[in-house]
Amino acid sequence: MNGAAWAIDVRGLTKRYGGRAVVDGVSLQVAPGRICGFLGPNGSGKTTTIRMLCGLLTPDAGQGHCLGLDIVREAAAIKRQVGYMTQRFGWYEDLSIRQNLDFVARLFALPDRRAAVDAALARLGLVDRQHQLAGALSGGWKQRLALAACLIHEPRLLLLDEPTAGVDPKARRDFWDEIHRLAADGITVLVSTHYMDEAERCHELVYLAYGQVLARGTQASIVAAAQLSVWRIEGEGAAALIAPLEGAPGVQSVAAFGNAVHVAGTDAALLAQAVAPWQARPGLRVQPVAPTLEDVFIHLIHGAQDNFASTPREHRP
Ligand SMILES: Nc1ncnc2c1ncn2[C@@H]1O[C@H](COP(=O)(O)OP(=O)(O)OP(=O)(O)O)[C@@H](O)[C@H]1O
Repeated sequence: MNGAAWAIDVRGLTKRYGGRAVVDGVSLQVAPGRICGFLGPNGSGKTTTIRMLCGLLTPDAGQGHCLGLDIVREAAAIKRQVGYMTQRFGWYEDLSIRQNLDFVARLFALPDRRAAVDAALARLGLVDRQHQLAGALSGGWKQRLALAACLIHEPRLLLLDEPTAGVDPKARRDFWDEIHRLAADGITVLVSTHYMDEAERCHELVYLAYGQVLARGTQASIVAAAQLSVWRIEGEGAAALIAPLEGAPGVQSVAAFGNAVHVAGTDAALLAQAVAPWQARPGLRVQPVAPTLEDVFIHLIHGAQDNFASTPREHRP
């Protein structure tokens, strides 16, 4: 696929603040109509990357295209074709849904504002509520209004920064159904999230930590590439095993999952030895399980923390 055929095609994106690279050589390719999940711990550089993609921030290094447009030289044109939903959507609380959307349509200087607002209201199921004040809406409806505002100028690429944070599960599910309808219409979506169930609804994923891409691909390919073995220890007192297991040979991460702990490592034989002492313990069930995406991400961030900690301070990103 050549550069123009990708909806997003950027290489080596880097952004530094105070001498620290908060985004450090990020490359990203997303094909049209795909939903790409953008994951990583707080502060890993997702928002900064998104802002470079839509022309709001100029990278210190790196280059590329969004929708075939150069992210530095054609930033203004990109802004007109991209819908960017920020973590804090700035609607006017004392204006109605319709008035808010009309305001956004004015910002984009759309020729037929009424038609654009009507279309956005219909698309997001907001027609019946169009005269409600934005400030009186629940979280789920506010987020729908935010998505409607992003869509008003009919963008071909949506950059959604944690669009469902703090929204209840039913509203999140409805939101994701809409995301899939948009993708089916050919709109490309890059969406950052901390929710694993949402990651699983993406066509492909990019996992960022310390400003660097640690994994990318489909859910299945990321899980397979990690070559991770996982044991689940379940039962009364399982959580107390975290401390003794951490640091045992072969154990690279230990994480609590309800009444169980997941113990993970890439050396299957060593890991089996590490959990063996607990197998005969009454009340505990110790068994190997298939690694989930969450296991892999926990493993990746543990590895990244270790690398980061072992890097001399002056060389840290
Ligand atoms: N304008 C700025 N000046 C200085 N540092 C900044 C600026 N913007 C972001 N940073 C820092 O860059 C790092 C990456 O921030 P960013 O918001 O991109 O992370 P994120 O992955 O989106 O995090 P979250 O999941 O919490 O939204 C953080 O350490 C942040 O404090």
